[in-house]
Amino acid sequence: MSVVGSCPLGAATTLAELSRDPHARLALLRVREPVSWLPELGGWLVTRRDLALSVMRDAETFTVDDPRFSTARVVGPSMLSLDGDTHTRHREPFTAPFRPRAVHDGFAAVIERETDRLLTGLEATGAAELRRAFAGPLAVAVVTEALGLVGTTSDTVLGWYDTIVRSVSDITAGHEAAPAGAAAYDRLRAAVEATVADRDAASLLVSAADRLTVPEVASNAAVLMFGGIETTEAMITNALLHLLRHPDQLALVRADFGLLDGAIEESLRLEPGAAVVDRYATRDTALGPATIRRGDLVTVSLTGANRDPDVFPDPDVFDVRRANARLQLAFAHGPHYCLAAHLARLETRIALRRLLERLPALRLDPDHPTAPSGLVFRKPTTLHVRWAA
Ligand code: HEM
Repeated sequence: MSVVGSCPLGAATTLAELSRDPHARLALLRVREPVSWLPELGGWLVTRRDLALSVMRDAETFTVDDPRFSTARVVGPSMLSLDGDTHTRHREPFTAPFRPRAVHDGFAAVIERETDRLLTGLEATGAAELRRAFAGPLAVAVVTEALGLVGTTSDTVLGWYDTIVRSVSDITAGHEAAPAGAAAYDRLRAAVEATVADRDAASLLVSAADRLTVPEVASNAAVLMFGGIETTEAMITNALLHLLRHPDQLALVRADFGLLDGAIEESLRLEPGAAVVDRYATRDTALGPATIRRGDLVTVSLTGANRDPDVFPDPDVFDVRRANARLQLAFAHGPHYCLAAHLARLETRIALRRLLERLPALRLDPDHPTAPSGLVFRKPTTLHVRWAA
């Protein structure tokens, strides 16, 4: 039987549906075809949590290191696109500032200051679109701080980021990338060179340059930018949306801010900001019921794995007291586990707590209904809210 014949549900699954509202379809796939060939994707989609873990743990069989990987085509090889010893060599020099203690000491004050600055600008207005006016600018400011590039501001970093993202998206869609992407990347590389040359700069890029070449540092700096902006904006926006849609759960959190971490994990579980991660099979292999061929694209649905009822009873329910919510896989698993998961958690915790404390009677704006969407990066396009000014 052909692959398509053995995966009728996968054959009937469209990327438009997965992008709009994927949960019912992912649940059906998980039961009937947990590793399913999706012709529209041109690859396998893995929706069961145990199988998702098997793929992400086994980088020898399921690698990121493949010429089809679009980010690497714009910014060159980095930790995100390498495996094995080379991956370790690229990742190791960047790990120290992202350990839990170092994150707290190095970033808490900056996040608090930036959160307060943004909220002070909003407070009197009584209404705002929080994705663009709060979550996005905060994410950019924190990544800018993390990179510590000499002579750059948040606005500069955002400009590069937007342009490079457009290039990566063009390549993903099969088009030629516009030259602006390469030009923006050249400017980022020049800023990395200037930072590394300034031995007094308090930047993790300086110490990374002891172990990596300058072009390698630049590629990884770009990946930190990618990792830190889109996904963190999504993490903050999705968590706010979940809380505002569930006033009973929000009341629990307001009564005991110790439950805020549970709310954040639950939101990551239900709508991971990065919904999928891609791998490429290095050999023929069996995965659950499927026979994977060497070279096949294997896409892990973190969203699917995160609602696996074998691990999360009543998986569609947003429950800030769920005991095992931290088993969610929004930050992936295995060698590519998100480098900055602690930072993203701290950032979201401070942002949400300050927002809930400073904007009284915060609620969704009924004139602007919204919901998360997106195939790879999932979040609401806008998050309009009101409060008592
Ligand atoms: C300050 C914020 C963040 C930074 C600087 C950051 C940075 C990174 C970096 C450098 C990697 C590559 C690690 C490697 O390949 O060895 C990575 C991986 C990853 N990050 Fe983050 N990240 C951030 C926030 C987030 C958030 C909020 C999410 C999801 C909600 C997320 C999800 C992921 C995932 C799923 C991967 C794995 C990609 C893969 O396996 O292919 N990250 N991150």
